[in-house]
Amino acid sequence: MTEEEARAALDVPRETQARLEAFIRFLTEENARQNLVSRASLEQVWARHIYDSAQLLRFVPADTSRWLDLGTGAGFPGLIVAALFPGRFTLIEARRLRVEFLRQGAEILGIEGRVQVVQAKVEAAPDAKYGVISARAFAPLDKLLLLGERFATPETQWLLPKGRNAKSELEAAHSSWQGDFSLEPSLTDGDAQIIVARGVRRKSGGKRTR
Ligand SMILES: C[S@@+](CC[C@H](N)C(=O)[O-])C[C@H]1O[C@@H](n2cnc3c(N)ncnc32)[C@H](O)[C@@H]1O
Repeated sequence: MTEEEARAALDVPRETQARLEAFIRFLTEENARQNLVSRASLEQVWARHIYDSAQLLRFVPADTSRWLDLGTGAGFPGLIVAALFPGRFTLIEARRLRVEFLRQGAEILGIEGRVQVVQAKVEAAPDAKYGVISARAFAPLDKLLLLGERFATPETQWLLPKGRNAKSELEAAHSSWQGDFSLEPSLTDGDAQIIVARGVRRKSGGKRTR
C-alpha cells in the first residue's frame, strides 16, 4: 500500500486528520531523540504505522468500551485506534521515555481523558478485564496469550497483527490454546496477517505464568 492509498483509505474528519498530522510531526521530532521507530518506516508512516493500526477497527465489536494494548511503544496500534474509536484505552509500556512520549501523544491527539498509559511490564500491570486486547510486534503468540490471558474474558476479541510468521505462530500455539482463531489479511502488507481470536482459553495441562 502506498502513502497516498493509506491516507485515502483512512477516511476521517478534518480535525482528526489534523491531529494525526500533528502526532506524526511529534513522532518525527522525538524519533531524533529516542529510537521509537525505524527511520525508513517514517518515510511511509501512513501505511506502515497509522493505517496499519487503524485497519484493526474492522474487527472491533461496535459495543467495545475497554481496550488494552500491550507493549505500545511509539503508539501502534493502541494510541492510533484510541484516536479513531470511542471508549477507554489502557496502553501498557515498560520504558519510561516511551511512556512520556505516549502521554504527550495522547494530548496532541486530544484523547488524554480516555487513554491511560501504564508504565509497567505487562507481567506486573494491575488486573482488569478488557473487551479488546491488541499487541503488535510485542511477543510470539504463545507468550502473548500467556501474558494477556488474565486481562481477557471469553468474549474478549484479540487483535494481533503479525508478519509473515502468523500461520506458524498459530500452529505452534494450538498445542496449548483453544478458541476461535482466524488469520486475516493485512491491508497494508501483502505478506502480513492479523490473528483475530475470541473465546481463547488454555487447554488443560497448558503452561501458566503464575
Ligand atoms: C518492538 S516494540 C513494538 C512497539 C509497537 N507495538 C509497534 O508495533 O510499533 C515492543 C515494545 O514493547 C515494550 N515491551 C517489551 N516487553 C515488555 C513488557 N514485558 N511489558 C511492557 N512492555 C514491554 C518495549 O519497550 C517496546 O516499546
